Amino acid sequence: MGEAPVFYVENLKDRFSNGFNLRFKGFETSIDVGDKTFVIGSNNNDSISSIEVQIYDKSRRKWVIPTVLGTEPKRYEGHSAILLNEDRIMVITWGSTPDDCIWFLEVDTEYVKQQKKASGTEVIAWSKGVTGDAEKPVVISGPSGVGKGTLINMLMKEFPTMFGFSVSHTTRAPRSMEKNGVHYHFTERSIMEKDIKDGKFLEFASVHGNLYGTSIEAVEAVADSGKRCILDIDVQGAKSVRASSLDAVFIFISPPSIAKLEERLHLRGTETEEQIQKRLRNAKAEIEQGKSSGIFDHILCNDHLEKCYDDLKKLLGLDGTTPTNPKPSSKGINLPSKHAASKINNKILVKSETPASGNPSKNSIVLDVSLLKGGAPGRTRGLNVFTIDPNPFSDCLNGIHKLS
Ligand SMILES: Nc1nc2c(ncn2[C@@H]2O[C@H](COP(=O)(O)OP(=O)(O)O)[C@@H](O)[C@H]2O)c(=O)[nH]1
Ligand SMILES: Nc1ncnc2c1ncn2[C@@H]1O[C@H](COP(=O)(O)OP(=O)(O)O)[C@@H](O)[C@H]1O
Repeated sequence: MGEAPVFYVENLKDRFSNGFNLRFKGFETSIDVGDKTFVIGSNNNDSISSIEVQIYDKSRRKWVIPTVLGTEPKRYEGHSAILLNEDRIMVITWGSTPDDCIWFLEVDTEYVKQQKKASGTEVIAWSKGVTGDAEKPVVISGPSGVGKGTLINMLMKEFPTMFGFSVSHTTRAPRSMEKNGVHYHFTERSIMEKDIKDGKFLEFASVHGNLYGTSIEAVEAVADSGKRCILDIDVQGAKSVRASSLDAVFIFISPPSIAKLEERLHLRGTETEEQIQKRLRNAKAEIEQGKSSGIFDHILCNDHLEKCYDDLKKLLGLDGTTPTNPKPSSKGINLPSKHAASKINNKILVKSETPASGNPSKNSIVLDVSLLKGGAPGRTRGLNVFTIDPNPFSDCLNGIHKLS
């Protein structure tokens, strides 16, 4: 059954001028969620400025400036806003490029609840909305020297168009053959710690005395390119990803024995004896956790490399597969620059305020939000886009065309 449109674009200057101290000087909208009013707007008079959010807490009769996580809209001329699921606001920015116009402001999702609890402050989180889906990332974990890198290299070599590697950040020094931006983003601890604080990392952990972390952008960039993302991270990192909104396949690679692991680390020759001993001490705890924590969907023993690689391919559904081209990455959405939007069930109707002659696709667009996936701190995927045929005599069912 349809619902009456609940969306309206409104300028709140009049509504809030009485007693409330709004910082915004430009365009604003407001949305009520529970006992809070989220006011989204710009804070200066330029035609293009940054987006800001203030919260009016009705129960405490107080304005709050929240901690903002995630990547927020860059260009900002104005927007439409619609509440979805009582936990996130869909924000459609005006005059943006087709790949940059749909955003989600999470105000009470699981991720935001966790962040509020951890920080003790009011938190909101932005996430960019994109069409299409991404294949489940593959998290590969296991003790140092077990062969994770070797197996991942084999997979990327055989299926270069299907897999992409999530390039982690680390504070450890590069090995002689390692390239910055390819094997890792080698960085300084203070810079990495600031980025972690700013919510730019999906997970991070201190491993063998160095800081390692997966930036949200590292994973999303691979998905945007239409490839399946592979993460090589330690067990603590895998645990954090398991608890995040990222739906992934978790694989633990275990060594046939600690003695074989030690032999491999010695043969690789990239660490000092002291570093090798530290890695071996950590390996025992990692193997125990890997096998018993319930984090991992699959455990593979890397005794014979070829056999382990075949098993890996099997569980990824790749045995007998010939490499295919990357699935087309997300398509942009061609929206009218100024519009009004309304929500009916899981569909958002975006209607141009000034009908564009000669370009009917710019007049009315339907955004289907019934299959949304992911969200902050990454992208919100799964948006479906349809155009409405302006010709009422069209023989197309309901006049709705799916954009393919
Ligand atoms: N949590 C986490 N662990 C990572 C990340 N990148 C690498 N690691 C892990 O850090 C550990 C050390 O990696 P590295 O210094 O490359 O040494 P190696 O495992 O001996 O090759 C390994 O267990 C990796 O899986 C990351 O982004 N996050
Ligand atoms: N099944 C295996 N048998 C023997 N050596 C292996 C096997 N798998 C990997 N290796 C070797 O062990 C060393 C460590 O492997 P690597 O992929 O660097 O481990 P990780 O990335 O888990 O630290 C490398 O020199 C690699 O060639």
